[in-house]
Amino acid sequence: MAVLIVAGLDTGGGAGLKADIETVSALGEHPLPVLTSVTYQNPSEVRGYHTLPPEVVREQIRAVRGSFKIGAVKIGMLGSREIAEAVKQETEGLTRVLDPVMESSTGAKLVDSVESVKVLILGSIVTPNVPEAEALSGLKIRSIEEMKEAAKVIAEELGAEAVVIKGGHLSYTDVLYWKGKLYEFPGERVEGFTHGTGCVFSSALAVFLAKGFELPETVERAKRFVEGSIRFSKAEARAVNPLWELERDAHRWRAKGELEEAVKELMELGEKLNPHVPEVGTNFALATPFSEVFAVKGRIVRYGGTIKPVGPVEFNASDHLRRALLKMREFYPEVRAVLNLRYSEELVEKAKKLGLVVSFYDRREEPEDVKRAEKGTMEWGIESAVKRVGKRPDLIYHLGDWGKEPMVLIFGRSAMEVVERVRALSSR
Ligand SMILES: Nc1ncnc2c1ncn2[C@@H]1O[C@H](COP(=O)(O)OP(=O)(O)OP(=O)(O)O)[C@@H](O)[C@H]1O
Ligand SMILES: Cc1ncc(COP(=O)(O)O)c(N)n1
Repeated sequence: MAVLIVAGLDTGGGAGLKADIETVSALGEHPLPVLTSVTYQNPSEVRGYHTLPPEVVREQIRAVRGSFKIGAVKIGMLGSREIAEAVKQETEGLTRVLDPVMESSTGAKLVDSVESVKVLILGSIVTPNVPEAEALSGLKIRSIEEMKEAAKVIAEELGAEAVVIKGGHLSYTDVLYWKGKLYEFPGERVEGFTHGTGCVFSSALAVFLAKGFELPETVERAKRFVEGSIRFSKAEARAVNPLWELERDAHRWRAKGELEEAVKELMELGEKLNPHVPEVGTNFALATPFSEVFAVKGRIVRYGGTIKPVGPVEFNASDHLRRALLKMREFYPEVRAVLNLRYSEELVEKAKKLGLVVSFYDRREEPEDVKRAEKGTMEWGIESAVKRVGKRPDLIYHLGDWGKEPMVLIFGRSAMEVVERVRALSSR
């Protein structure tokens, strides 16, 4: 199924047509991109925009309307009244999702007037954010109740088929008014970049409608998709990541394979490694670029004169190493793997001789409140060891405390780098 996208180009690659294309593709449908305007923007500011002549927009839609099976159309930035009129005529008869883009999240105007957006409301599924819903309804919105009132007004007075008011500017709860009924979609704030959320939301809505879902289910699915695209956004882009699900799954698959290979390699060191395995066992953890962590279920234990993994490589199989790794990645995101061994003076000396950067933490220095919280010990320890050397440590040890076995953590930028370090450390 194809989804027609009528939108503007964001040169920063965060919102607009690029986010729409990625959303439609990521959700498995075919995007038909129609450009209305070129903006000059980055995630911090919109410097201006140029709208295309309405005939150019019209011809783009005409070129594809007859030759694809179009399940729905998503309409974003229109730019001008003339373009709005042309889009209205050329998309007649299609299921229309209208994101009534008026201003960017940075506060720059993206349309000549509210009236131009109103041209397309009749019969459309409209997805305003709170300020846009205020402009369309003439009401002030400070609560979910007021979102509901505004949604009703936009549907009844302007003739929208349905209205979804998005709560990104209020409480993260979205409201739908459809066929005389109101629905609430509760949400919680997700940490991450939010530039482009509105574009992704309306495109996802169009996709799920094209797939044949009923509106309430469509809104629920689109909302969850946006949440993922915020959670798995990347610092480099400073915007949502519509490819999150595909990337996350690919990274999981690769990380699992990488760690399985490395564990196999580690088993070759069996007899040499055996004396270095602590009472609690060794584990080996690897993080994906999204900081999801894989490890060996049940750990790697001493077995006769050699070693053996108890279970398979699994997601979230080691809380301890996961916390160590994630803390280290806050300082050095390039670090992806860690393995723990029994502490011995010889091991630490050997590491220094090999030129590894060695640091340590002393549990006796741990503040009382962190100690009492118990879960924070590892985080505190890694942070204090990192700060002690002032550069990226390859190995961190601690000498234990009452009831805690002394331990060595070996870090690396890949699982194989850790194996190589362990190989060097355990060779006689
Ligand atoms: N930080 C956040 N955490 C969770 N959900 C969010 C967050 N910000 C926005 N959302 C959700 O994202 C969707 C888009 O809402 P929002 O109100 O941000 O739209 P918008 O203002 O048009 O977006 P933008 O202008 O950034 O493109 C809604 O489902 C909203 O609830
Ligand atoms: C081309 C284009 N379309 C839409 C938006 C709105 O997105 P945001 O409100 O996140 O800036 C934008 N900034 N640019």
